[in-house]
Amino acid sequence: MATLEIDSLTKTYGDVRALRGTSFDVRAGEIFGFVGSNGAGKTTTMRIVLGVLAADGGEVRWDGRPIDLAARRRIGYMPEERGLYPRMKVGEQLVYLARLHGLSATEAKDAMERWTQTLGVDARRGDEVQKLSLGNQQRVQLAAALTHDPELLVLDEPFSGLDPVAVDVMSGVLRDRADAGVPVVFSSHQLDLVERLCDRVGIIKDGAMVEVGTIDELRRTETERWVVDGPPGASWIGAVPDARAVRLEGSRSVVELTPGDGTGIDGTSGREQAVLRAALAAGPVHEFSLVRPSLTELYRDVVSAEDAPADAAAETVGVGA
Ligand SMILES: Nc1ncnc2c1ncn2[C@@H]1O[C@H](COP(=O)(O)OP(=O)(O)OP(=O)(O)O)[C@@H](O)[C@H]1O
Repeated sequence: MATLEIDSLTKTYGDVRALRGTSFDVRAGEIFGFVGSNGAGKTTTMRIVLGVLAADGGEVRWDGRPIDLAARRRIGYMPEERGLYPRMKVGEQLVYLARLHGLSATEAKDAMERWTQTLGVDARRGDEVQKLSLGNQQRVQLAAALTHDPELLVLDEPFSGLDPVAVDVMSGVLRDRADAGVPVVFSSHQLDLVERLCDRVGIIKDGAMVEVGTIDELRRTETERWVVDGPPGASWIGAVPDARAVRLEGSRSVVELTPGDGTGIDGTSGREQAVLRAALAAGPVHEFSLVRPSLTELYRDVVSAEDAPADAAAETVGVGA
């Protein structure tokens, strides 16, 4: 299986600069979460990958070569605006779409049966799509993206509006496809889900990728903070070099280390040992742990960061990019 490379895409709609040099890659066997505010450029990027929209500049490569029509036919795509015929029956529609991707009549019927069953909509095969709930329509939409056994999955907000069981079913299918070697990229605003499911995450802001990496790699770009449950911090933190108290609540203190050189195991700098020693010198310590911000917290920090000049943002290189 191959890698999808998105290289320096630019796109302008009238005077709106939707993409300003967006770059990232999605590797074989990984689930890549594509996140960013409304209007940041996710759908535009995905449409360019699919070829339904042309970029002004930059390139999309598949398996090291500029992506062509043949490669695009092997993509499983779930568009944001969805793409099912409302009056066509679920089963007939899935067979029809699979045949458009080149499957024989028998292969298309087998794939339709397998995927409607896996996605829990087999009982609805004879119903018109418009008679299904939105969540079930979405399951059918995912089935449509999967019937031709795609080599790459590109899904625009596949989880929006799904109930928790449907989220689990969808997550399981994506993990299974990724485990089979398929690169999977999806956009979402459900950051807890992205954190749980994705191997790597890219955060796009104003048309430029500002962070790319595993959640742990994104955490390493953050200032290091430690929780100490022990002697009240006011009595000892001031004596530790490069440390400042960000919260003091009785026995619990949160200590921030000013950014320093390099990181050690777990992405820590090793300078935390000085914090621990100072705390122990002041009294018994019951807990000493690294604060691990959630993706939601990391995202808020990135997205609300002071706006750098546009060109500087476009040049930002994320961890692991
Ligand atoms: N057809 C269009 N004509 C004009 N402007 C457009 C068009 N499509 C998108 N845009 C603009 O391009 C920018 C990027 O939009 P895009 O839909 O790619 O964002 P997004 O990250 O997918 O947002 P959302 O999370 O809301 O779906 C926005 O400013 C949007 O208004």
